[in-house]
Amino acid sequence: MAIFDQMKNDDYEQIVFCQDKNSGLKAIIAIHDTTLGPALGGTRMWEYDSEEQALEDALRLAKGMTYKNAAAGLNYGGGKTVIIGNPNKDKSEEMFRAFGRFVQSLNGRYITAEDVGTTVEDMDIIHEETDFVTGISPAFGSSGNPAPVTAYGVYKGMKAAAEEAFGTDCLKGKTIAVQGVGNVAYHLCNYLHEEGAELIVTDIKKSSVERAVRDFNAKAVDTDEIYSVQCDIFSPCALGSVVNDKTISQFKAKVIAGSANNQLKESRHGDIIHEMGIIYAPDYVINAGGVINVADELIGYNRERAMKKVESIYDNIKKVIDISKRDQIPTYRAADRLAEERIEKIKNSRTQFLLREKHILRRKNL
Ligand SMILES: NC(=O)c1ccc[n+]([C@@H]2O[C@H](COP(=O)([O-])OP(=O)(O)OC[C@H]3O[C@@H](n4cnc5c(N)ncnc54)[C@H](O)[C@@H]3O)[C@@H](O)[C@H]2O)c1
Ligand SMILES: CC(C)C[C@H](N)C(=O)O
Repeated sequence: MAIFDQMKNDDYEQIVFCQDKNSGLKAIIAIHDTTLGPALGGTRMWEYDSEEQALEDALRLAKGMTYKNAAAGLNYGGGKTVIIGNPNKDKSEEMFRAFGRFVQSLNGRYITAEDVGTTVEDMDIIHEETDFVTGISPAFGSSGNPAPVTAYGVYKGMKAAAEEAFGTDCLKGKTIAVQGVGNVAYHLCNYLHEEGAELIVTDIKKSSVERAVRDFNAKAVDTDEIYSVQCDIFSPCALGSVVNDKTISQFKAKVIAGSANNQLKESRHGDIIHEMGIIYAPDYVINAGGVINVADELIGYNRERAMKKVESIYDNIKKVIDISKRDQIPTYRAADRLAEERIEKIKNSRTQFLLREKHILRRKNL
């Protein structure tokens, strides 16, 4: 595989392949862009079919974090890690400590947190080896699990998208199909149920489905049925690429708004759903609650401040919809424009040479 060509295409800065024989760690840290600040993005643990697939996921997710952080107004760049392995059976203390040492070796260029397959407990172990980790236990004065906060942001963003599609942001009586009822979606379903929405859910994990049926009176459907159910809103909250050639023709929803990263398989799928009149809340704008929350931890965590910032996801989705209407472009392009313009402005303002404290010239007493 022509890795450098791939890096050049989307302008990635760095890829770090991490191997530790003793613990079995195989991880890929991808750093996409650090114009706005150090790369901040979670660690996913997943049993990939191939190493190529793992790399592709790390790259896509890292780029997504660049855009997510930029669009959310955070002063962080984008990066992400994937650990290759089954989170239900391959985890160990020594594996996460080994990974923590690799994170530390980047000296702050990359800061990690939770993603699919990793937990607060895993972050606490990583923290034994590095300070460049967030989403650790509240006992350390930190923010803990970002998922409930992500859910709150998705709920707010969904309301903003609903306002555009239905003329009201009230979700009472709306039917919402939720794909994947894991960490984020469980909390999302709670908000939706409280507001009086009807829920249809699916998950590959039977116990998660049963929990949603029990707690929120949700109707359960098979995993491949979720795309075609009669509903007002489709909420993808599992993995990526679910808006694709196979699924698009099945959609009945007027809104797509969920927590999953990289929901569009290819950008052309964003064009197609736009032409179909579906209001798509761009994934990295609507699911920024978690990263906003862990970013707050880096300045001394204040939950009230973090939640206030997360509420602004409502306005951010509105802003993206306004740009989309003004410029006659799909919402995913409007979101990209928002993020890219901010990064470009900062990039262009960083042109002059600065002598930093530890710069090599200091050695010559200049
Ligand atoms: N956790 C966060 O704070 C956060 C923040 C931003 C974005 N996200 C994204 O949101 C999504 C969900 O994250 P999470 O933390 O809730 O993860 P999670 O692992 O707790 O939940 C994902 C759920 O999806 C299910 N699932 C996987 N494949 C499926 C399929 N084909 N059909 C149906 N269900 C399937 C899993 O069994 C699991 O229950 C991910 O894409 C993640 O990257 C999470
Ligand atoms: C920093 C983390 C909270 C990142 C989160 N997993 C996301 O995709 O946004």
